[in-house]
Amino acid sequence: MHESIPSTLAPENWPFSLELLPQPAYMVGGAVRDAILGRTREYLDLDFVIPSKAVKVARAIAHHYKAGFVLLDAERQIARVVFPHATADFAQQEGDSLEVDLHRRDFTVNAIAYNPHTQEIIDPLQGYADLQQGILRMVSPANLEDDPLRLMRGYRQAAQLGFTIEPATQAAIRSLASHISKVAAERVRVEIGYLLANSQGTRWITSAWEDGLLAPFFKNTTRESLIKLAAVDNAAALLTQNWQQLGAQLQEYVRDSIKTTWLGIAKLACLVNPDPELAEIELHQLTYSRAEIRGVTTALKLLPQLQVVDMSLREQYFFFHDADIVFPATVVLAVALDNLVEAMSGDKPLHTAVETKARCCLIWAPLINRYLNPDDLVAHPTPLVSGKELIIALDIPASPIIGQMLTEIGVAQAEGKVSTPTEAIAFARQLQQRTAGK
Ligand SMILES: Nc1ccn([C@@H]2O[C@H](COP(=O)(O)OP(=O)(O)OP(=O)(O)O)[C@@H](O)[C@H]2O)c(=O)n1
Ligand SMILES: [Mg+2]
Repeated sequence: MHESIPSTLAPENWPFSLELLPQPAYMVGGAVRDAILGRTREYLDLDFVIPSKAVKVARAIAHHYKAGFVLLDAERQIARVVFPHATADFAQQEGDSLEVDLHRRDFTVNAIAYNPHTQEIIDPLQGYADLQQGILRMVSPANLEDDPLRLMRGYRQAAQLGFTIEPATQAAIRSLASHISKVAAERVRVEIGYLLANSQGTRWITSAWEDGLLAPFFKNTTRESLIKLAAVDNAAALLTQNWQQLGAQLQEYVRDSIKTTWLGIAKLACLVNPDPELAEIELHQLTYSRAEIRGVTTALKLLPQLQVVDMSLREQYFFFHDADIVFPATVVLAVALDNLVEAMSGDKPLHTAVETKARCCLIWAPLINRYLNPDDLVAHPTPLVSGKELIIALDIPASPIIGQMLTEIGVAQAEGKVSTPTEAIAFARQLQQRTAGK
């Protein structure tokens, strides 16, 4: 018996009226699980199982609320209704009874149903008890094999829920690991994305790698790569302590429609092949977007420059130009790897947090401060003249030389040598004469 039905399951909190659901109909999956756990989410994601005519029901609800309607699978009768702050999926029951349907799911905690008409919890696999103990237990090895993405979902949900994977389940995952290659790369990428974004993710990515689930996608990942991941987490915490704004940027998404944060980009850079060209191939195969791939390869390419102390202003100018919005990911990676080199370099004791902080301030603080200051002319140049103005002032034809001159003016401005349009044009004239004199 279950003591109480959580109020978050109540139809009052749904985006549509219970009256529009036929009898019987069941709520299943993550929404039931999370409600029992008392987990709330900003964005509601509800799943319903209906014995028949699921698509028709979904269509009627969408029509009634003028909500979006997406037919997800005509054959299996699955449709989605998209509300402004929630989505609801309606699926035809699989098999002859709800119990059969629940037995086809991945983990027991995801196989609990709730009947909103009777307020009854239907739990044939004792998922409720596993929820209370924080355990992810497979329904059966055959179910994991049926949709091998479930192998990866186990680690992702363990991270998100703060659960452990029951030993026999983990053993089954390990023995089925090679099946992960059959899954569409895009679905795998989504799971990896959740793991990279989660604060507990590193521990579970490590388990997933140990159990053979990552090797098909990241051939170069080693034990050391995973130590680097943990170092990135620590570096991010350290940087956030000192520069809140930089920390916030690490949590931002690369692009709105993309699920990877800048911190995730730094972590991906630890998992991929360190050669940017080979990293690009790996990420492309996992269906990462161009923006994400560029983020990782830029961080990898620029990293060596951040390991040099005392960059000249000119070097800094070009560094910021190349890094652009990838700066936060690159710097967090540099801090992480620096700690790692220190930590792994033999008999010296590990740095204390205070020492690491001091080193961080010494080496990267000047660059971070420039990056965070919108008026800094090294990190954020504001052109004194345009190409067109140069063409007119110097009376020369358009050519790549103009671009080169603009760059040199930018560097001179960063170095404090020029600060007005007139000075910039005079400077360009000198450049012109110098090249003409050669
Ligand atoms: N590969 C999958 C995907 C989903 N499910 C079942 O379908 C439900 C809903 O799927 P989904 O919304 O993808 O996952 P949730 O468990 O709800 O988790 P979240 O929404 O947090 O991703 C799951 O709970 C599970 O019962 C499954 O068995 N196998
Ligand atoms: Mg869900």
